[in-house]
Amino acid sequence: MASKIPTYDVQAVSINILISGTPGVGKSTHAAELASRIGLKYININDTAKEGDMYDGWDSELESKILNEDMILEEIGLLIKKGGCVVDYHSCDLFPKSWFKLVFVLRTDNTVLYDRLKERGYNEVKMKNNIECEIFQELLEEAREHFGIDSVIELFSNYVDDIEKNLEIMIATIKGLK
Ligand SMILES: Nc1ncnc2c1ncn2[C@@H]1O[C@H](COP(=O)(O)OP(=O)(O)O)[C@@H](O)[C@H]1O
Repeated sequence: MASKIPTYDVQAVSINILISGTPGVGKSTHAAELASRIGLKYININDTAKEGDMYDGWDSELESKILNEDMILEEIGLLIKKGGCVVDYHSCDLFPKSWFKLVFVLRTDNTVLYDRLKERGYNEVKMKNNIECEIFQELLEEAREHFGIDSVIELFSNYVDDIEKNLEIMIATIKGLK
Protein backbone atom coordinates (compact mmCIF):
# COMPACT_ATOMS: atom_id res chain seq x y z
CA MET A 1 0.00 0.00 0.00
CA ALA A 2 1.33 3.46 -0.87
CA SER A 3 2.38 5.57 2.11
CA LYS A 4 0.10 8.49 2.93
CA ILE A 5 3.02 10.39 4.43
CA PRO A 6 3.93 13.27 2.15
CA THR A 7 7.57 13.58 1.14
CA TYR A 8 9.43 16.84 0.83
CA ASP A 9 12.44 18.15 -1.00
CA VAL A 10 15.02 17.40 1.68
CA GLN A 11 17.55 19.83 0.21
CA ALA A 12 15.12 22.63 0.80
CA VAL A 13 15.12 22.55 4.60
CA SER A 14 18.14 24.58 5.57
CA ILE A 15 17.01 26.11 8.85
CA ASN A 16 17.70 24.50 12.23
CA ILE A 17 14.84 23.64 14.53
CA LEU A 18 14.82 23.17 18.28
CA ILE A 19 12.34 20.97 20.12
CA SER A 20 12.22 21.80 23.79
CA GLY A 21 10.07 20.99 26.82
CA THR A 22 10.16 19.29 30.21
CA PRO A 23 11.60 15.75 30.22
CA GLY A 24 8.90 13.23 29.28
CA VAL A 25 6.75 15.54 27.13
CA GLY A 26 7.72 13.71 23.94
CA LYS A 27 10.65 15.65 22.48
CA SER A 28 12.58 12.60 21.24
CA THR A 29 9.45 10.95 19.86
CA HIS A 30 8.55 14.05 17.84
CA ALA A 31 12.07 15.11 16.87
CA ALA A 32 13.17 11.72 15.54
CA GLU A 33 10.00 11.33 13.49
CA LEU A 34 10.15 14.89 12.17
CA ALA A 35 13.77 14.38 11.14
CA SER A 36 13.05 11.14 9.32
CA ARG A 37 10.03 12.54 7.50
CA ILE A 38 11.67 15.63 6.07
CA GLY A 39 15.30 14.60 5.93
CA LEU A 40 16.67 16.65 8.83
CA LYS A 41 19.63 15.57 10.93
CA TYR A 42 18.39 14.58 14.38
CA ILE A 43 20.58 15.72 17.26
CA ASN A 44 19.72 14.52 20.75
CA ILE A 45 21.83 16.56 23.16
CA ASN A 46 21.72 13.97 25.94
CA ASP A 47 22.96 11.28 23.54
CA THR A 48 25.68 13.60 22.20
CA ALA A 49 26.88 14.22 25.76
CA LYS A 50 26.85 10.52 26.56
CA GLU A 51 28.74 9.53 23.41
CA GLY A 52 31.46 12.13 23.97
CA ASP A 53 31.49 11.96 27.77
CA MET A 54 30.78 15.71 27.85
CA TYR A 55 30.10 16.23 31.54
CA ASP A 56 31.22 18.57 34.28
CA GLY A 57 30.30 16.55 37.34
CA TRP A 58 27.36 15.03 39.18
CA ASP A 59 24.24 16.65 40.62
CA SER A 60 23.52 14.45 43.65
CA GLU A 61 20.07 15.90 44.33
CA LEU A 62 18.83 15.35 40.81
CA GLU A 63 20.88 12.20 40.41
CA SER A 64 22.07 13.28 36.99
CA LYS A 65 25.30 14.27 35.30
CA ILE A 66 25.97 17.97 34.69
CA LEU A 67 26.52 18.76 31.04
CA ASN A 68 29.66 20.52 29.83
CA GLU A 69 27.87 23.07 27.68
CA ASP A 70 30.99 24.41 25.96
CA MET A 71 31.90 20.94 24.72
CA ILE A 72 28.35 20.35 23.49
CA LEU A 73 28.19 23.66 21.63
CA GLU A 74 31.54 23.02 19.98
CA GLU A 75 30.52 19.51 18.99
CA ILE A 76 27.26 20.45 17.30
CA GLY A 77 28.27 23.93 16.10
CA LEU A 78 29.60 22.67 12.75
CA LEU A 79 26.45 20.68 12.03
CA ILE A 80 24.31 23.69 12.90
CA LYS A 81 26.36 25.81 10.52
CA LYS A 82 25.49 23.42 7.68
CA GLY A 83 21.79 23.71 8.59
CA GLY A 84 18.91 21.24 8.41
CA CYS A 85 19.21 19.98 12.00
CA VAL A 86 16.49 19.22 14.51
CA VAL A 87 17.86 19.51 18.02
CA ASP A 88 16.22 17.84 21.01
CA TYR A 89 16.96 19.27 24.43
CA HIS A 90 14.88 20.28 27.43
CA SER A 91 16.53 23.65 27.93
CA CYS A 92 17.28 26.29 25.34
CA ASP A 93 19.20 29.24 26.73
CA LEU A 94 22.58 27.57 26.31
CA PHE A 95 22.19 27.84 22.53
CA PRO A 96 23.11 31.00 20.63
CA LYS A 97 19.95 32.80 19.59
CA SER A 98 21.06 32.83 15.95
CA TRP A 99 21.04 29.02 15.74
CA PHE A 100 17.29 28.52 15.66
CA LYS A 101 14.62 30.32 13.64
CA LEU A 102 11.96 28.01 14.94
CA VAL A 103 11.42 26.45 18.37
CA PHE A 104 8.67 24.02 19.27
CA VAL A 105 7.94 23.68 22.98
CA LEU A 106 5.94 20.57 23.83
CA ARG A 107 3.57 20.60 26.79
CA THR A 108 1.94 17.80 28.73
CA ASP A 109 -0.74 17.78 31.45
CA ASN A 110 0.70 17.11 34.90
CA THR A 111 -1.07 13.86 35.57
CA VAL A 112 0.01 12.39 32.23
CA LEU A 113 3.57 13.62 32.72
CA TYR A 114 3.66 12.22 36.26
CA ASP A 115 2.89 8.73 34.93
CA ARG A 116 5.51 8.99 32.19
CA LEU A 117 8.23 10.10 34.60
CA LYS A 118 7.28 7.48 37.16
CA GLU A 119 7.65 4.85 34.47
CA ARG A 120 11.16 6.19 33.84
CA GLY A 121 12.01 5.57 37.48
CA TYR A 122 12.72 9.20 38.39
CA ASN A 123 13.28 9.80 42.12
CA GLU A 124 10.90 12.01 44.16
CA VAL A 125 13.03 15.18 43.90
CA LYS A 126 13.54 14.82 40.17
CA MET A 127 9.84 14.10 39.75
CA LYS A 128 8.78 17.14 41.79
CA ASN A 129 11.21 19.45 39.99
CA ASN A 130 10.04 18.36 36.57
CA ILE A 131 6.34 18.51 37.38
CA GLU A 132 6.77 22.00 38.86
CA CYS A 133 8.76 23.03 35.80
CA GLU A 134 5.81 21.98 33.64
CA ILE A 135 3.17 23.58 35.91
CA PHE A 136 4.97 26.92 35.82
CA GLN A 137 5.67 26.51 32.07
CA GLU A 138 9.27 27.42 32.75
CA LEU A 139 10.68 26.08 29.50
CA LEU A 140 8.04 27.80 27.39
CA GLU A 141 8.88 31.12 29.09
CA GLU A 142 12.61 30.47 28.72
CA ALA A 143 12.19 29.81 24.99
CA ARG A 144 10.01 32.89 24.46
CA GLU A 145 12.43 35.08 26.34
CA HIS A 146 15.51 33.72 24.60
CA PHE A 147 14.29 33.39 21.01
CA GLY A 148 11.39 35.87 20.95
CA ILE A 149 7.70 35.07 21.02
CA ASP A 150 7.35 34.89 17.22
CA SER A 151 9.88 32.06 16.91
CA VAL A 152 8.24 29.82 19.52
CA ILE A 153 5.30 27.49 18.96
CA GLU A 154 3.65 25.67 21.87
CA LEU A 155 2.17 22.24 21.10
CA PHE A 156 0.39 19.76 23.36
CA SER A 157 1.61 16.18 23.61
CA ASN A 158 -0.81 14.30 25.85
CA TYR A 159 -2.22 11.57 23.63
CA VAL A 160 -0.93 9.39 20.84
CA ASP A 161 -3.16 11.24 18.34
CA ASP A 162 -1.43 14.50 19.25
CA ILE A 163 1.84 13.25 17.77
CA GLU A 164 0.53 13.08 14.20
CA LYS A 165 -1.27 16.42 14.55
CA ASN A 166 1.86 18.06 15.93
CA LEU A 167 4.05 16.65 13.16
CA GLU A 168 1.68 18.06 10.56
CA ILE A 169 1.83 21.48 12.20
CA MET A 170 5.62 21.29 12.46
CA ILE A 171 6.09 20.33 8.81
CA ALA A 172 3.63 22.96 7.57
CA THR A 173 5.38 25.64 9.66
CA ILE A 174 8.83 24.63 8.43
CA LYS A 175 7.65 24.68 4.83
CA GLY A 176 6.14 28.09 5.40
CA LEU A 177 9.44 29.46 6.64
CA LYS A 178 11.70 28.13 3.90
N1 LIG B 1 1.76 12.49 22.66
C1 LIG B 1 2.09 11.34 23.29
N2 LIG B 1 1.12 10.46 23.61
C2 LIG B 1 1.42 9.32 24.28
N3 LIG B 1 2.67 8.98 24.67
C3 LIG B 1 3.65 9.82 24.37
C4 LIG B 1 3.42 11.04 23.68
N4 LIG B 1 4.62 11.68 23.53
C5 LIG B 1 5.53 10.89 24.10
N5 LIG B 1 4.98 9.78 24.61
C6 LIG B 1 5.66 8.72 25.36
O1 LIG B 1 6.17 9.33 26.54
C7 LIG B 1 7.45 8.83 26.85
C8 LIG B 1 8.45 9.99 26.87
O2 LIG B 1 8.62 10.45 25.53
P1 LIG B 1 10.00 11.03 25.02
O3 LIG B 1 9.85 11.32 23.56
O4 LIG B 1 11.13 10.14 25.42
O5 LIG B 1 10.08 12.39 25.85
P2 LIG B 1 11.29 13.42 26.06
O6 LIG B 1 12.22 13.22 24.89
O7 LIG B 1 10.63 14.75 26.06
O8 LIG B 1 11.89 13.09 27.38
C9 LIG B 1 7.75 7.76 25.82
O9 LIG B 1 7.40 6.52 26.35
C10 LIG B 1 6.85 8.13 24.65
O10 LIG B 1 6.48 7.01 23.89
